[in-house]
Formats: sequence, structure tokens, C-alpha cells
Amino acid sequence: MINDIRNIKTLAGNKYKNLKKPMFFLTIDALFYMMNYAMFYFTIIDLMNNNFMMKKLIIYTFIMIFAIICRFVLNRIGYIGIQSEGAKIIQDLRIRMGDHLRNLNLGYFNSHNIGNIINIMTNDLQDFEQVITHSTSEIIKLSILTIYLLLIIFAISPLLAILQLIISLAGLVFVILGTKKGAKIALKKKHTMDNVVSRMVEYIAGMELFKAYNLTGERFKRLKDSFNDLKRESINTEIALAPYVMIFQLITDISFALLLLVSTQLFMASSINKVEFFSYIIIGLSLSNVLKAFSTQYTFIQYLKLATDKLINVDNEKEISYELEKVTLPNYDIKFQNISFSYKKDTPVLKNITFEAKQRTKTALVGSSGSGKTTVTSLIARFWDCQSGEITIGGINIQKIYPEELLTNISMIFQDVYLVNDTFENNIRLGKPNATREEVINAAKNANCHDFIMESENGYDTIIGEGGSTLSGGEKQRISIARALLKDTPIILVDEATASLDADNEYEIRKSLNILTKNKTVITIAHKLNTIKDYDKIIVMSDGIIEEIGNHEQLMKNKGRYYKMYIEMEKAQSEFELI
Ligand SMILES: Nc1ncnc2c1ncn2[C@@H]1O[C@H](COP(=O)(O)OP(=O)(O)OP(=O)(O)O)[C@@H](O)[C@H]1O
Repeated sequence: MINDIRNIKTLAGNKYKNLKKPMFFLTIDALFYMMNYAMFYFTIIDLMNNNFMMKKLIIYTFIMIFAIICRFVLNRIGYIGIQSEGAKIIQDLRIRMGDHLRNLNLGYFNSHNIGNIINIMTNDLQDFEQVITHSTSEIIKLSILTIYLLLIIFAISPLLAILQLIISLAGLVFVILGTKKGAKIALKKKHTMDNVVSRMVEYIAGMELFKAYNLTGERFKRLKDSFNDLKRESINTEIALAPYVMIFQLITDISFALLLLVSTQLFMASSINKVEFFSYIIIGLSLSNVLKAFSTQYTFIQYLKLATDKLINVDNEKEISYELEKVTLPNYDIKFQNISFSYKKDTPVLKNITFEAKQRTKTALVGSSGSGKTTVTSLIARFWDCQSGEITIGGINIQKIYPEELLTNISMIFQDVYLVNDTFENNIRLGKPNATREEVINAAKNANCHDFIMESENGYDTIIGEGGSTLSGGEKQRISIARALLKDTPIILVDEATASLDADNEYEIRKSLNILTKNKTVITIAHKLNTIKDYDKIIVMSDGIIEEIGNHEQLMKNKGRYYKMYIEMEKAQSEFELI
């Protein structure tokens, strides 16, 4: 319990303190709630003692009305306060979580499925909001009512109060044990929910592919199966939790009946008087209802606790470390010194790699599929950190540099271009948020996308569909080159996408890439060897190691793997031309 409160405080951050004021109002509201019982109690006393006077009744009624008005005001202030402070806390938490996710190593996303992450950022955050804005105030109210009603019963008869306490605590232990078991089942439901979201994302994002391969039915079956799993787990959770709550409520009702018997005995033995006897009936009945509400809240809180635990787990994930938030790199030489890296333990992808790419030179990475070329570029951008060795830029170990600062020096032209659902202008401007329209148009002209942008309905103000769905692969590539031109960084990482493009598009892209990479430190993953003949360095990779290194002439003389690849490429090309 203490741990849970600590977790809530950690997630809520500094603004947690702001909840104290509305909670105070809600506490006073709960105390005013007691006024009804007090007035009722006095009325009974007067009735029983034949002391009833209209004047007194009017006073009691006015006190009750006053208490109700006070409660209304206090409740409004407390409720609105807790809602607005709660909303601020959740907004901060959402932003913090978003920032935190951004600063995590990509390994986190590799080991957690997309559904799990989406659920944490949506459903679990919403559940946490529920804890802050609703459950907390309800628990305060119910706790105060329980203590208050028990104290009145104690004043009537300590024996009745002690018996009530023992039975309630025994019942509560039962509920606690039950909900512990239920929590495990509820956690299973949450995992199933993660799976449903993952399947939905897969179904929607892969729709084009599934249609092309006529797999929509099969993929929908996967989605439908996950819906069925969710239905089963939802029923299981209810079945697991409901009996414990129902039994507790049964115990509470039976305990009231038994204590009614005890109180009658006490009354017969003159241990309590008439007034106390009737008061107990009313107070005991009220306590029974409050305890029932408590048990429902308790199970609810336990379920929400799962969301809090999930959020805390993400919050505790270690962020990428760094020492330098700002850095001026003395030069842009990129050096890999004895780099070893694996995505998964015991499956090395890069094995003791050493090479240097001097500033303002062009280096190409070639080799078979899966040899580790993309991994090399991902390590330069610090998407991942290597497990041993040192990568330096300008002599500074990149693991010391804040990743976002490092990326201000790097542009990436990759095969998968992501465009946001915004105008052409704003998509290009992502490269330099404060760029003028003129700069955007200049970059677009150099990236050979100005013409097709101008041909579209609203020119630069035309909205591109989400993910760039309205554009061809080549057009998306050129927009990403325009972005990079605008960003104008000293280091450019390119994964050549020209293999899948038609000759016109390829020509346009090559032209704009030449402008982009002029006088820069360039590392290109090359798929067509005839495009890298003029490169300063060609690194031939094979199964995570560097097999050969040199320029085109040197490697051709070596007659090693590069030579074979080149000859094969030429042969394939001449065969293709013959066809
Ligand atoms: N995110 C990842 N998680 C786990 N393994 C990965 C991940 N990315 C790549 N790998 C694995 O690492 C190895 C090297 O992959 P990498 O993408 O670097 O090769 P590549 O030479 O660029 O291949 P290609 O030319 O096909 O793009 C492969 O075995 C691949 O399966």
C-alpha cells in the first residue's frame, strides 16, 4: 500500500502537492455528511425521551439544510479542484512519458510490442487519471465515514463496535486475498488487450499488403481471434473478482443481522437503552452500506493499480546516458574502433569492426543482406549503443553526446520515408522549423520536387495524406532529400533506395543526392556498385565483419569479394540489356 502511494506520487510529480487543497475540501465535505446522522440521532433521542418539540425539529432541519448547502459548496470546490489538478497532472505525465520514451534506447521498443506501448500511453494513463480524479476522493470519503460510524457505535456499545470491527477486518482480509488473485487474472486481460491493439495496428497498417496478397481474410481471423481472447479474459476477470466482493458484501449483511441480535440482547439486559438501540440500527445499517461501497472501490483500485505498475515500469526504464548536452564537434571524422554489437544477447551482429570515414569524404557500405550495413548507420545516429568499442565523431565518443544534439549534425535519407499528415511546406520544414518559405522552395527545387509540388492542387499548401499515402516512393524520397537540404548537416547517412525506382525517378534522386552530399561526410549503404566507383572508401561487409576495405580500383585489384560482386553485377546488367 505504501509502495502504491509512493508510485502514485512519483508518477504525479511535483504537482501532487496541488491535490492537497481539493482533498482537504473533500474531507470537510465528508465530515459535514455526518451532520445528517447527528440530527437524526438527536431527533430519535427527543422522540424516545418524549422530549420532542416542533421548535427543535425546525432547528435540526435548518442545521441539516445548512450542512447540505455547505456540502454542495465544499464538494463543488473539492471536486472541480481535484478534476482540474488531476487533468494537469495527467497532461504533465503524458508529456513526460512521451519525452521519456523518446530518450529510451531503441532496444526497449524491440522488446515491447506496439500494442503494449500504445496501451500504456492511452488506456493505462487514463486508468491512472481515474485513480487521481475519482478513486482518491471516494476513498477519502468512505474512510472518514467508516471511522465516524464506528466511533458512534463504540460510543453506543464498545462490544458492538469491537465485534463489528473484527467481522469487517476478517471480511476485508478475504477481499484482499481475492483481489490479489484477481489482479493476476486482470493482468492477463491487460496483456490480451495489448495483443488486440497490436493486431489492429498490424491489420490497418498492412491493409495494402494483405489486399495485394489476398490475405485480408486470414489477417482478419488473427484480429478476430484476439477479440475472442479479450472477451474470454474479460469474463474470466469478472468471474474471478466478483465472488470475493459478493462474499464480503454477504458477510457485511450477515454481520449486521448478527449484531442486531447482539444489540437486542444488550437492550434486553439493559446494557444499552432504547435510544442507543434504535440509533445502532440506523448507524449499523449505514456502516454496512459504506463497507460494501468500500469493497467495490478496493477491487477497482486494485485493478487500476495494475495500470500504475505498468506506468512505473516504463518510468523506471533507463534513459540513454550522456555527458554533453551541447557540443561543438572539432571535425566530422567518424571512427569505429573495435565495435561489437548485438540486438539480442548472444547473437552478435557486428564483430570487432574498425574503420574511419574522414570528414568530407564518401564511404560506401556494401555486402550481402543481413551483413550489418544498416546497423552501422544506426549506431552512428545512436539509435542503439554498442556493447564494446568506441564510436567517435571529431574525436568525441558519441556515447557522451545527448542523442538529439548528436542528430543536429546528421541527416538520414532512408528507404522508408515517413511524411506527416500536413502540407508539403511543413513536411519539408521539419528539416529546419524556422526556415522561411523561400528557403523551403529553394530546397524543394534542389531536391527536384518543386515541379510536382506546383502541379498539385494547392501547391506547397497541399496536404499530404498520412504517411505520404498520396505520393509515389520516388516523390517521398525527394521530399526527404529536400528536408535534409534544409537541415544542412555536415554528416549524411544514406540508404540507397534507387533499386525499387524507375529510371526517371532514379536520375532525379541521384541529381539531388549529389547536391545534398557535396562537401559532406557521407556514409552510403549502396546496392548498385556502379554508383560508388568514385567513392573514397568502400567497406565490404560480410556476416558482421569487414571483409575488405579500399577504393574501387584497389578492391578490383584485390580480386576479392568486391571484385566478384562487381563482375556479377556487370554480367547481370549485360544479360538484362540483351533481353
Ligand atoms: N531491430 C532489430 N532487432 C533484432 N535484430 C535485428 C534488428 N535489426 C536488424 N537485426 C538483425 O541484425 C542483422 C544485421 O541487420 P542489418 O539490417 O544491419 O543488415 P543489412 O546488411 O543492412 O541488411 P539489408 O541489406 O538486408 O538491409 C540481421 O541478422 C538482422 O536480422
